[in-house]
Amino acid sequence: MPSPAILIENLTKSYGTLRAVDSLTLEVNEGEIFGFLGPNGAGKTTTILSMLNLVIPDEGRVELLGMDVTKEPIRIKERLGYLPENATIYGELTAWKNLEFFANFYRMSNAEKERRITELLKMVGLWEVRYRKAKTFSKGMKQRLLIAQTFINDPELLILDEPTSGLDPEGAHLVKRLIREAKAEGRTVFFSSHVLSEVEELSDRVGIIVKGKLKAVGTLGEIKRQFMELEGYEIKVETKEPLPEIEHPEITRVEVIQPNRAIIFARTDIREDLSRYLSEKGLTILRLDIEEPSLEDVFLRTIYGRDGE
Ligand SMILES: Nc1ncnc2c1ncn2[C@@H]1O[C@H](COP(=O)(O)OP(=O)(O)OP(=O)(O)O)[C@@H](O)[C@H]1O
Repeated sequence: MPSPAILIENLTKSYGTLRAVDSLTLEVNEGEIFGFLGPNGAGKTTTILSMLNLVIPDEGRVELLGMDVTKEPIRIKERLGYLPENATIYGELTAWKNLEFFANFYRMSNAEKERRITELLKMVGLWEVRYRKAKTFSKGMKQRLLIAQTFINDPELLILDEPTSGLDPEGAHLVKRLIREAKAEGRTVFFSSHVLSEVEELSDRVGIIVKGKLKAVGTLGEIKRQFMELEGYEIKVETKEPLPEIEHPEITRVEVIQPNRAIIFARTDIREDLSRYLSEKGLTILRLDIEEPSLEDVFLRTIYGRDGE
Protein backbone atom coordinates (compact mmCIF):
# COMPACT_ATOMS: atom_id res chain seq x y z
CA MET A 1 0.00 0.00 0.00
CA PRO A 2 1.51 3.37 -0.93
CA SER A 3 1.46 5.86 1.93
CA PRO A 4 -1.21 8.54 1.62
CA ALA A 5 -0.11 11.98 0.38
CA ILE A 6 -1.50 13.48 3.58
CA LEU A 7 -2.04 11.73 6.87
CA ILE A 8 -3.51 13.67 9.78
CA GLU A 9 -3.98 11.85 13.05
CA ASN A 10 -5.99 13.16 15.95
CA LEU A 11 -4.99 16.79 15.37
CA THR A 12 -6.08 19.19 18.08
CA LYS A 13 -5.29 22.88 18.46
CA SER A 14 -6.85 25.28 20.94
CA TYR A 15 -6.58 29.02 21.27
CA GLY A 16 -7.39 29.68 24.93
CA THR A 17 -10.63 27.85 25.55
CA LEU A 18 -11.54 27.68 21.85
CA ARG A 19 -10.87 24.36 20.15
CA ALA A 20 -10.05 25.57 16.65
CA VAL A 21 -9.29 21.99 15.52
CA ASP A 22 -10.70 19.10 17.50
CA SER A 23 -9.31 15.53 17.19
CA LEU A 24 -9.18 15.67 13.41
CA THR A 25 -8.15 12.51 11.57
CA LEU A 26 -7.94 12.46 7.80
CA GLU A 27 -6.15 10.81 4.89
CA VAL A 28 -5.73 12.21 1.41
CA ASN A 29 -4.77 9.76 -1.32
CA GLU A 30 -2.02 10.33 -3.81
CA GLY A 31 -3.23 11.94 -7.03
CA GLU A 32 -6.63 13.07 -5.82
CA ILE A 33 -8.21 16.49 -5.45
CA PHE A 34 -9.44 16.82 -1.90
CA GLY A 35 -11.83 19.65 -1.05
CA PHE A 36 -11.78 20.82 2.56
CA LEU A 37 -15.11 22.49 3.06
CA GLY A 38 -16.28 24.50 6.03
CA PRO A 39 -17.92 27.77 6.97
CA ASN A 40 -15.86 30.76 8.09
CA GLY A 41 -14.01 30.10 11.31
CA ALA A 42 -14.48 26.32 11.10
CA GLY A 43 -10.77 25.62 11.53
CA LYS A 44 -9.61 25.15 7.94
CA THR A 45 -6.64 27.52 8.12
CA THR A 46 -5.59 26.25 11.54
CA THR A 47 -5.62 22.69 10.16
CA ILE A 48 -3.54 23.75 7.16
CA LEU A 49 -1.04 25.69 9.28
CA SER A 50 -0.65 22.66 11.53
CA MET A 51 -0.17 20.45 8.49
CA LEU A 52 2.71 22.66 7.43
CA ASN A 53 4.28 22.82 10.87
CA LEU A 54 3.58 26.58 10.96
CA VAL A 55 1.35 26.14 13.99
CA ILE A 56 2.31 23.65 16.69
CA PRO A 57 -0.69 21.50 17.53
CA ASP A 58 -1.54 20.54 21.11
CA GLU A 59 -2.01 16.95 20.05
CA GLY A 60 -1.77 14.76 17.01
CA ARG A 61 0.61 14.31 14.13
CA VAL A 62 0.83 14.99 10.42
CA GLU A 63 2.69 13.22 7.64
CA LEU A 64 3.05 14.72 4.19
CA LEU A 65 4.31 12.46 1.41
CA GLY A 66 5.15 9.84 4.00
CA MET A 67 7.30 12.19 6.09
CA ASP A 68 6.61 13.54 9.57
CA VAL A 69 6.23 17.32 9.27
CA THR A 70 8.11 18.00 12.49
CA LYS A 71 11.04 15.79 11.52
CA GLU A 72 11.63 16.49 7.83
CA PRO A 73 10.39 20.02 7.12
CA ILE A 74 13.05 20.81 4.51
CA ARG A 75 12.60 17.64 2.47
CA ILE A 76 8.86 18.19 2.53
CA LYS A 77 9.19 21.81 1.42
CA GLU A 78 11.12 20.73 -1.65
CA ARG A 79 8.18 18.65 -2.85
CA LEU A 80 5.32 20.84 -1.67
CA GLY A 81 3.53 23.88 -3.10
CA TYR A 82 1.64 25.99 -0.56
CA LEU A 83 -0.70 28.91 -1.20
CA PRO A 84 -1.43 30.69 2.08
CA GLU A 85 -4.70 32.48 2.74
CA ASN A 86 -4.18 36.19 2.03
CA ALA A 87 -0.75 35.56 0.54
CA THR A 88 1.11 38.60 -0.70
CA ILE A 89 3.45 39.29 -3.54
CA TYR A 90 6.27 41.77 -3.89
CA GLY A 91 4.59 44.77 -5.47
CA GLU A 92 7.83 46.51 -6.37
CA LEU A 93 9.06 43.47 -8.28
CA THR A 94 7.91 42.45 -11.74
CA ALA A 95 5.98 39.22 -12.26
CA TRP A 96 9.17 37.61 -13.55
CA LYS A 97 11.25 38.79 -10.58
CA ASN A 98 8.62 37.59 -8.12
CA LEU A 99 8.91 34.08 -9.49
CA GLU A 100 12.68 34.29 -9.70
CA PHE A 101 12.80 35.29 -6.05
CA PHE A 102 11.00 32.09 -5.07
CA ALA A 103 12.88 29.94 -7.57
CA ASN A 104 16.10 30.94 -5.78
CA PHE A 105 14.97 28.99 -2.72
CA TYR A 106 15.27 25.77 -4.65
CA ARG A 107 18.16 23.98 -6.25
CA MET A 108 17.75 24.82 -9.92
CA SER A 109 20.22 25.76 -12.61
CA ASN A 110 19.74 29.19 -14.22
CA ALA A 111 18.55 27.58 -17.43
CA GLU A 112 16.04 25.47 -15.53
CA LYS A 113 14.83 28.50 -13.60
CA GLU A 114 14.27 30.42 -16.81
CA ARG A 115 12.47 27.54 -18.46
CA ARG A 116 10.24 27.00 -15.41
CA ILE A 117 9.36 30.70 -14.97
CA THR A 118 8.54 31.03 -18.67
CA GLU A 119 6.32 27.97 -18.53
CA LEU A 120 4.49 29.15 -15.41
CA LEU A 121 3.91 32.70 -16.63
CA LYS A 122 2.40 31.26 -19.79
CA MET A 123 0.34 28.77 -17.79
CA VAL A 124 -1.32 31.51 -15.72
CA GLY A 125 -1.64 33.97 -18.61
CA LEU A 126 0.85 36.57 -17.34
CA TRP A 127 3.51 36.15 -20.00
CA GLU A 128 2.65 39.39 -21.78
CA VAL A 129 2.92 41.40 -18.55
CA ARG A 130 6.00 39.68 -17.15
CA TYR A 131 8.00 42.91 -16.92
CA ARG A 132 5.28 44.91 -15.17
CA LYS A 133 5.52 45.60 -11.46
CA ALA A 134 3.13 43.36 -9.59
CA LYS A 135 1.63 46.29 -7.69
CA THR A 136 -0.07 47.38 -10.92
CA PHE A 137 -1.87 44.02 -11.20
CA SER A 138 -5.56 43.41 -10.53
CA LYS A 139 -6.55 41.09 -7.68
CA GLY A 140 -7.07 38.26 -10.17
CA MET A 141 -3.66 38.77 -11.78
CA LYS A 142 -1.99 38.83 -8.37
CA GLN A 143 -3.71 35.60 -7.43
CA ARG A 144 -2.56 34.00 -10.69
CA LEU A 145 1.00 35.05 -9.92
CA LEU A 146 0.67 33.52 -6.45
CA ILE A 147 -0.60 30.29 -7.95
CA ALA A 148 2.34 30.25 -10.37
CA GLN A 149 4.59 30.67 -7.34
CA THR A 150 3.18 27.57 -5.68
CA PHE A 151 4.19 25.54 -8.75
CA ILE A 152 7.75 26.88 -8.95
CA ASN A 153 9.40 23.73 -7.54
CA ASP A 154 7.25 21.34 -9.61
CA PRO A 155 5.54 20.07 -6.45
CA GLU A 156 3.95 16.66 -6.03
CA LEU A 157 1.56 17.99 -3.43
CA LEU A 158 -0.30 21.31 -3.48
CA ILE A 159 -1.95 22.75 -0.40
CA LEU A 160 -4.10 25.73 -1.32
CA ASP A 161 -5.91 27.77 1.34
CA GLU A 162 -9.02 29.35 -0.22
CA PRO A 163 -7.42 29.63 -3.69
CA THR A 164 -10.42 31.33 -5.34
CA SER A 165 -11.24 33.68 -2.49
CA GLY A 166 -11.99 37.21 -3.67
CA LEU A 167 -11.71 36.36 -7.37
CA ASP A 168 -14.24 37.26 -10.05
CA PRO A 169 -15.85 34.35 -11.93
CA GLU A 170 -13.23 34.44 -14.68
CA GLY A 171 -10.37 34.38 -12.18
CA ALA A 172 -12.01 31.58 -10.22
CA HIS A 173 -12.51 29.64 -13.45
CA LEU A 174 -8.81 29.83 -14.27
CA VAL A 175 -7.79 28.71 -10.80
CA LYS A 176 -10.16 25.75 -11.06
CA ARG A 177 -8.69 24.85 -14.43
CA LEU A 178 -5.18 24.95 -12.96
CA ILE A 179 -6.25 22.67 -10.13
CA ARG A 180 -7.68 20.17 -12.63
CA GLU A 181 -4.53 20.35 -14.73
CA ALA A 182 -2.40 19.77 -11.64
CA LYS A 183 -4.31 16.56 -11.01
CA ALA A 184 -3.98 15.51 -14.65
CA GLU A 185 -0.22 15.91 -14.24
CA GLY A 186 -0.34 13.46 -11.34
CA ARG A 187 -0.15 15.97 -8.47
CA THR A 188 -2.20 15.71 -5.30
CA VAL A 189 -4.26 18.80 -4.47
CA PHE A 190 -5.70 19.68 -1.07
CA PHE A 191 -7.68 22.90 -1.15
CA SER A 192 -9.93 24.64 1.34
CA SER A 193 -13.06 26.56 0.52
CA HIS A 194 -16.34 27.73 1.95
CA VAL A 195 -17.85 27.71 -1.54
CA LEU A 196 -19.91 24.58 -1.88
CA SER A 197 -20.30 24.58 -5.65
CA GLU A 198 -16.58 24.68 -6.37
CA VAL A 199 -15.84 21.91 -3.91
CA GLU A 200 -18.57 19.83 -5.53
CA GLU A 201 -17.27 20.62 -9.00
CA LEU A 202 -13.58 19.87 -8.39
CA SER A 203 -13.13 17.31 -5.68
CA ASP A 204 -12.67 13.57 -5.87
CA ARG A 205 -13.28 13.49 -2.13
CA VAL A 206 -14.55 16.05 0.31
CA GLY A 207 -14.14 16.67 4.03
CA ILE A 208 -16.62 18.86 5.86
CA ILE A 209 -15.27 20.65 8.93
CA VAL A 210 -17.54 22.45 11.37
CA LYS A 211 -16.37 24.02 14.64
CA GLY A 212 -13.03 22.24 14.42
CA LYS A 213 -14.55 18.78 13.92
CA LEU A 214 -14.51 16.73 10.75
CA LYS A 215 -18.19 15.97 10.31
CA ALA A 216 -18.09 14.00 7.08
CA VAL A 217 -15.51 12.68 4.67
CA GLY A 218 -15.63 10.73 1.42
CA THR A 219 -16.74 10.98 -2.17
CA LEU A 220 -19.88 13.03 -2.71
CA GLY A 221 -21.83 9.79 -3.13
CA GLU A 222 -20.47 8.39 0.13
CA ILE A 223 -21.20 11.58 2.02
CA LYS A 224 -24.76 11.66 0.70
CA ARG A 225 -25.25 8.00 1.69
CA GLN A 226 -23.85 8.62 5.19
CA PHE A 227 -26.19 11.56 5.48
CA MET A 228 -29.20 9.51 4.38
CA GLU A 229 -28.32 6.74 6.83
CA LEU A 230 -28.28 9.34 9.56
CA GLU A 231 -31.16 11.51 8.47
CA GLY A 232 -33.35 8.92 6.76
CA TYR A 233 -34.45 8.30 3.21
CA GLU A 234 -36.96 10.26 1.18
CA ILE A 235 -38.75 7.87 -1.16
CA LYS A 236 -41.04 9.25 -3.86
CA VAL A 237 -43.83 6.94 -4.83
CA GLU A 238 -46.38 7.30 -7.58
CA THR A 239 -48.93 4.73 -8.72
CA LYS A 240 -51.54 4.68 -11.46
CA GLU A 241 -54.32 3.99 -9.00
CA PRO A 242 -54.87 5.72 -5.64
CA LEU A 243 -52.43 4.62 -2.96
CA PRO A 244 -53.55 2.30 -0.16
CA GLU A 245 -52.60 2.95 3.43
CA ILE A 246 -48.87 2.27 3.78
CA GLU A 247 -47.40 0.90 6.97
CA HIS A 248 -43.90 -0.29 7.68
CA PRO A 249 -41.83 -0.29 10.89
CA GLU A 250 -39.09 1.76 9.19
CA ILE A 251 -41.43 4.54 8.09
CA THR A 252 -41.25 7.72 10.14
CA ARG A 253 -43.68 9.86 8.15
CA VAL A 254 -45.78 9.80 4.99
CA GLU A 255 -46.56 12.98 3.11
CA VAL A 256 -49.43 12.49 0.67
CA ILE A 257 -49.16 14.88 -2.28
CA GLN A 258 -52.06 13.51 -4.35
CA PRO A 259 -54.17 10.37 -3.95
CA ASN A 260 -51.66 8.48 -6.11
CA ARG A 261 -48.48 10.33 -5.08
CA ALA A 262 -46.62 10.47 -1.79
CA ILE A 263 -43.25 11.03 -0.19
CA ILE A 264 -42.32 8.36 2.31
CA PHE A 265 -39.73 9.17 4.96
CA ALA A 266 -38.03 6.03 6.21
CA ARG A 267 -35.07 5.09 8.37
CA THR A 268 -33.76 2.64 5.77
CA ASP A 269 -34.16 2.05 2.06
CA ILE A 270 -37.43 0.12 1.97
CA ARG A 271 -38.10 0.35 -1.76
CA GLU A 272 -38.10 -3.42 -2.24
CA ASP A 273 -40.69 -3.93 0.48
CA LEU A 274 -42.82 -1.13 -0.90
CA SER A 275 -42.63 -2.47 -4.41
CA ARG A 276 -43.74 -5.94 -3.26
CA TYR A 277 -46.55 -4.55 -1.13
CA LEU A 278 -47.94 -2.30 -3.86
CA SER A 279 -47.72 -5.02 -6.51
CA GLU A 280 -49.51 -7.47 -4.19
CA LYS A 281 -52.28 -4.92 -3.89
CA GLY A 282 -52.51 -4.96 -7.69
CA LEU A 283 -51.25 -1.41 -8.19
CA THR A 284 -49.20 -0.20 -11.14
CA ILE A 285 -46.07 1.57 -9.91
CA LEU A 286 -45.12 4.59 -11.99
CA ARG A 287 -42.36 5.83 -9.75
CA LEU A 288 -40.50 4.53 -6.72
CA ASP A 289 -37.23 6.30 -6.21
CA ILE A 290 -35.04 7.96 -3.67
CA GLU A 291 -34.68 11.68 -3.61
CA GLU A 292 -30.93 12.21 -3.15
CA PRO A 293 -29.99 15.20 -1.03
CA SER A 294 -27.89 17.85 -2.73
CA LEU A 295 -24.48 18.63 -1.25
CA GLU A 296 -26.10 21.89 -0.18
CA ASP A 297 -28.69 20.01 1.91
CA VAL A 298 -25.94 17.94 3.47
CA PHE A 299 -23.68 20.92 4.10
CA LEU A 300 -26.37 23.09 5.65
CA ARG A 301 -27.72 20.29 7.83
CA THR A 302 -24.17 19.37 8.85
CA ILE A 303 -23.43 22.94 9.86
CA TYR A 304 -26.68 23.75 11.55
CA GLY A 305 -27.54 20.24 12.76
CA ARG A 306 -30.88 18.51 12.83
CA ASP A 307 -32.32 20.91 15.37
CA GLY A 308 -29.99 23.86 14.93
CA GLU A 309 -27.47 22.44 17.42
N1 LIG B 1 -3.97 32.95 16.23
C1 LIG B 1 -5.21 32.79 16.71
N2 LIG B 1 -5.52 33.20 17.95
C2 LIG B 1 -6.75 33.03 18.47
N3 LIG B 1 -7.78 32.46 17.80
C3 LIG B 1 -7.53 32.05 16.56
C4 LIG B 1 -6.25 32.20 15.93
N4 LIG B 1 -6.32 31.68 14.69
C5 LIG B 1 -7.59 31.25 14.52
N5 LIG B 1 -8.31 31.47 15.63
C6 LIG B 1 -9.73 31.09 15.82
O1 LIG B 1 -9.85 29.71 15.54
C7 LIG B 1 -11.05 29.42 14.83
C8 LIG B 1 -10.72 28.76 13.51
O2 LIG B 1 -10.10 29.68 12.66
P1 LIG B 1 -9.54 29.33 11.21
O3 LIG B 1 -8.90 30.54 10.66
O4 LIG B 1 -8.74 28.09 11.29
O5 LIG B 1 -10.89 29.00 10.43
P2 LIG B 1 -11.18 28.93 8.88
O6 LIG B 1 -12.07 27.77 8.68
O7 LIG B 1 -9.92 28.96 8.12
O8 LIG B 1 -12.00 30.25 8.63
P3 LIG B 1 -11.95 31.31 7.43
O9 LIG B 1 -12.62 30.66 6.27
O10 LIG B 1 -12.72 32.45 8.00
O11 LIG B 1 -10.50 31.62 7.20
C9 LIG B 1 -11.76 30.76 14.65
O12 LIG B 1 -12.72 30.88 15.68
C10 LIG B 1 -10.65 31.78 14.83
O13 LIG B 1 -11.15 32.98 15.35
